[in-house]
Amino acid sequence: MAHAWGYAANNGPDKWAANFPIADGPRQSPIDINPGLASYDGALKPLSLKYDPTTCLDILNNGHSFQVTFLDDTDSSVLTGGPISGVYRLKQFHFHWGASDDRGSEHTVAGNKYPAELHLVHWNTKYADFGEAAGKPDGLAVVGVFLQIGNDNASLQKVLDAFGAIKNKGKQTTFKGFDPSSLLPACLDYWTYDGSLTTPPLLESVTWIVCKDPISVSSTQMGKFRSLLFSAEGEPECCMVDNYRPPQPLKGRQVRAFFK
Ligand SMILES: NS(=O)(=O)c1ccc(C(=O)NCc2cccc(O)c2)cc1
Ligand SMILES: [Zn+2]
Repeated sequence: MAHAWGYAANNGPDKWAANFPIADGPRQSPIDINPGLASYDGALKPLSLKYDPTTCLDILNNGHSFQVTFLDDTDSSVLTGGPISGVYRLKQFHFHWGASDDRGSEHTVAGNKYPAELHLVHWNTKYADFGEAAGKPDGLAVVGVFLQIGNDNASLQKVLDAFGAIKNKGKQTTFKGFDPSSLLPACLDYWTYDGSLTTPPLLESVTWIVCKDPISVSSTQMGKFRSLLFSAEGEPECCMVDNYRPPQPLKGRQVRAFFK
């Protein structure tokens, strides 16, 4: 590929289809969620998220976002219930955010954008590993949580405090004992639909579970997100901001609601 994918004018979301034709596929993500059109499904189960902080390994700047990676060789940190059947293991979580508080989320709600969105990425243990699961229509389940400007988020601050060591693309540092449950809203009402990874390779293997309620983040904390860089050490500095794909066509998909 001439140049790796990113979020700039020359390699951003509008350019991805050239190297990843599935970008124009039938079940792409994110989408705009229209609560009025979502249908309540009484058969949907409550979400069950059981996370073990001792499975937390490290935090990495991968040049597109930062991610906290988990040990996934046992069923210690798992998603069950919700719209999925079986057991999905937590692999990592990461965020998407904007250059200013008026944008940054990938999913939108009735056209409204949040300043950031958390993604907790899980893979179906009926497959051998994440890589295999990522190629299957029921392989992945991602829980999305919106962030809205409000009080300082003490749990999020623990993640932000590690940013000094991962400012540049490719930097990684040990990150232990973090409980991702502390980043979930009190109410786990959700919408769900069949979608894809929101970054290349854009694989259509994700059952999306988007929480209705946001968690808080302060404007100062949002500033900390924006202190990371897309660029590696020694390259011209490029602030890591606006690392979100805009909503994609629904193409006839149904969005179901766990709540009335
Ligand atoms: N933004 S997202 O949650 O849809 C998302 C989650 C995970 C990934 C990801 O893991 N990408 C790398 C990858 C993809 C497929 C197979 C692999 O082995 C690695 C990308 C986007
Ligand atoms: Zn994501």
